[in-house]
Amino acid sequence: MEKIKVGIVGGTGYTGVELLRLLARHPQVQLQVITSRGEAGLPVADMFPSLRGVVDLAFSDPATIDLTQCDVVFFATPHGVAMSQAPALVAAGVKVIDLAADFRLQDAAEFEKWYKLPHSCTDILQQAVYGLTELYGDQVAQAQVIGNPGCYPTTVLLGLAPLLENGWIDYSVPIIADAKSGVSGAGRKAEVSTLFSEASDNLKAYGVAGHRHHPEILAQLKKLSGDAAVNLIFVPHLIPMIRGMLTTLHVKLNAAGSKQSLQQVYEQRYQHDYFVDVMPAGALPETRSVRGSNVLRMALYPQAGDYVTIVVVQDNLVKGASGQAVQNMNLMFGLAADTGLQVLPLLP
Ligand SMILES: NC(=O)C1=CN([C@@H]2O[C@H](COP(=O)(O)OP(=O)(O)OC[C@H]3O[C@@H](n4cnc5c(N)ncnc54)[C@H](OP(=O)(O)O)[C@@H]3O)[C@@H](O)[C@H]2O)C=CC1
Ligand SMILES: CC(=O)N[C@@H](CCC(=O)OP(=O)(O)O)C(=O)O
Repeated sequence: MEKIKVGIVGGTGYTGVELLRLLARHPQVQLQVITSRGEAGLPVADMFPSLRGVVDLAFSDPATIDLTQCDVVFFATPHGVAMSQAPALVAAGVKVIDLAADFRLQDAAEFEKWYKLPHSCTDILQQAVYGLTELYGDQVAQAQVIGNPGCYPTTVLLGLAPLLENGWIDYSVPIIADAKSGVSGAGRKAEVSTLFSEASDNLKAYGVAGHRHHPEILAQLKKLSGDAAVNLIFVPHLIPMIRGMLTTLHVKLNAAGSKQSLQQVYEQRYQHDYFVDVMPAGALPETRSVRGSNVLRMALYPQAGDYVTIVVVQDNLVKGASGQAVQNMNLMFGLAADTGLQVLPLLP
């Protein structure tokens, strides 16, 4: 097979350099273009010494580079960039994987409400596939445009999918998702809240009154539950570490759900999903057990009153972003999901 020619728009950000780390060693990939508006001409390895001797390209200016020379283009950019370039790429037969939210919410009005941007290519939005491969792998394999899921939604949706698919949740009680992210989740751009002196030795909730991942999660919960009247309380927190995300889910089971051996059901549901690990009963997932890898790990705890608690961990930059994007690319090009993604977690 000829190597896949890959372009990355937004190569200087955290998800961009994470894509480079994964793709530079991918056996079927040839890195073709890596863009930066401010660093055009600079060798990539001069900015990221971790890539010295591995990536020999220089950054290109995204305003002048021709991306149609690529087979697939990843957008590791802020919301709104991919949708401005997707029509030309799609017309040229190039596949597009957007790590931002341009192709995640099928409802363009909902997108505009949360992202304060009108959607500029609703026709492409309708064809785009939500790139959660464990749930939509067959559609991903046929897709030309992927909306790569948000990091928080990935933990919530994979944590709940077996219950949703079987109709075992009592939807009269809200699902509670209490989620914590490391500061790299906010990107490399300068922001006061992610300064060392603000974020270290501190723990805080944010977005409690409304976070843009709420509608993304809710839309998928409705789809997976067959349009049930789902209620969701989602509270994200900023935690003083660089990488990692831990989400604790509390769910009330209905009569059918409360009779199940959920441990067994979860293990069977994910037995063929290389990157989802259901830990044995009583285990405690830790973020450091997934750091740097594309694995999402979870454990279940039955609680009194027909509740179940599910604790999920992932690396926000890998399964929560760039690793998941590469997993999508693999399926889109007929490769095994784990191609180039075998990197093990870094511990301690
Ligand atoms: N960080 C995370 O854990 C996750 C991030 N995401 C999403 O992935 C996307 C990238 O995130 P992240 O890497 O953290 O962000 P960063 O802020 O670290 O990087 C953004 C990148 O986009 C480039 N860029 C900015 N504006 C433009 C533009 N108008 N045209 C072309 N390039 C542009 C910047 O490069 P330059 O200025 O050099 O051109 C930079 O390389 C975001 O949409 C984010 O929401 C999704 C899941 C998790
Ligand atoms: C810690 C932190 O700030 N996390 C980001 C979410 C991560 C992300 O980038 O998500 P999107 O791709 O949907 O923007 C936030 O809450 O805005």
